[in-house]
Amino acid sequence: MDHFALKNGVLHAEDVPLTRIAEEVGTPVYVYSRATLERHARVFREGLEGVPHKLIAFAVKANPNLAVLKVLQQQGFGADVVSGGELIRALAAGMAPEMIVFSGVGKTRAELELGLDKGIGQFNIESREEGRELAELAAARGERAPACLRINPDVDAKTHEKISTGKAENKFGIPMVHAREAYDELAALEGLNLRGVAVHIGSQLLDLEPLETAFAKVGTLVEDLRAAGHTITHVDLGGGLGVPYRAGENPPSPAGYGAMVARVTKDWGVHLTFEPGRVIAGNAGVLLTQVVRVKRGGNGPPFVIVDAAMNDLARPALYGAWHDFIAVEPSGERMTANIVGPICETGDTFARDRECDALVAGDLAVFRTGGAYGATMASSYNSRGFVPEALVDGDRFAVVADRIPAAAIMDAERVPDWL
Ligand SMILES: Cc1ncc(COP(=O)(O)O)c(C=O)c1O
Ligand SMILES: N[C@@H](CCCC[NH3+])C(=O)O
Repeated sequence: MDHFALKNGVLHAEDVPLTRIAEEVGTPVYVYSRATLERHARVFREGLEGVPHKLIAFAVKANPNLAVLKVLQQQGFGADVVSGGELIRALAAGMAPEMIVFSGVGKTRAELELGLDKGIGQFNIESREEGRELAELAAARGERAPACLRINPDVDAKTHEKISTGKAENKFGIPMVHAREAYDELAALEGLNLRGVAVHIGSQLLDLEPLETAFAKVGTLVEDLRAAGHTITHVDLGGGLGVPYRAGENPPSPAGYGAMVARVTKDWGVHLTFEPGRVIAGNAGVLLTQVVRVKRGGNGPPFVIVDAAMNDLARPALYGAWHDFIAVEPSGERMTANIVGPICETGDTFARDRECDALVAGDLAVFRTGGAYGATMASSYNSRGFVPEALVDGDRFAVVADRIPAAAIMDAERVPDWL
């Protein structure tokens, strides 16, 4: 459930009509609901009530906006970060360093150093090479870096291939068959406090079964490692829970997920970390856009050309993803349309042959489920500048990221005097 609904014929975010945000901020603009973020945080937390010792670390990559992070920090969430930039953001939003987990397959030396400088709670090591480097850096400071070893369980998450991370051929983690050997080596290093394992098999999972299979493999590994004399106190189960992007999609509920986790992990006796991203932020945001014009006379249905484009919301172009598209002031009439942005490539298509609310030039509409992997994946392609973001709270809203116009981006460029 989210807090975007029609009231008196106008789509509102909580108590704010989206017409007001369009008027005051312009379009396109991402609009987030604080109440939805808080609700999702609460439902996720409550789903895990059967798990005694845990950290819920929001996957910052899903939505790194400082105001969004602040809302989640206030809900008791930590952060899962994958770059120095995300680490700095999580700290700036007030997240405690001990509640920050650093994931990612290609952390640079500088990023490992930054994590050590800030005293973060856990590094998820993705290779022996990374483990050795981190150990060396920490030992040079007379420290032991708290770490888990990310394993690759070779499980098909049954999601889009570009966001599947737990198959043997994916770049992530240490193959299960080498996990024991890698763990033995890294646990013996002076600069590491290797205390457990981590796993994350992919994103937008619509089925619990692959997660349960992966977790069961982790459970077996934990037993093996303990039998070999290792002390395992922490396991990181990653994120990945899907959200409904369209009618008929039925992702597992956080309660169902939590019950499965509690059952599978009940004898592990470890502290668990969770890294949810999309399930918290996805349906807490929409991309508000205005129809530039409706172009007719082609071979197929009319083109509804909107002022948002693939640079603002990349998911349809990148993954062929579906985002519901609805009018802010629906007339009740329907149409079938190709919904496109203004960018000069055919990939800039949000939907083909889509049955949607009838729209004419000047109308406002939203792409739903834009709160995760939306603004964060924006670019300035076609020199369109960066899309702004607004956060609604009851009957008020604030711009939480300014529009960065193309001219401001150009200000950061230099033409050398030898040209
Ligand atoms: C290591 C890691 N943790 C957490 C996440 C968050 O995933 P999601 O947004 O699907 O919950 C991702 C992205 O898939 C990830 O790579
Ligand atoms: N960017 C992807 C999700 C990537 C998850 C990364 N761990 C999407 O929009 O679906």
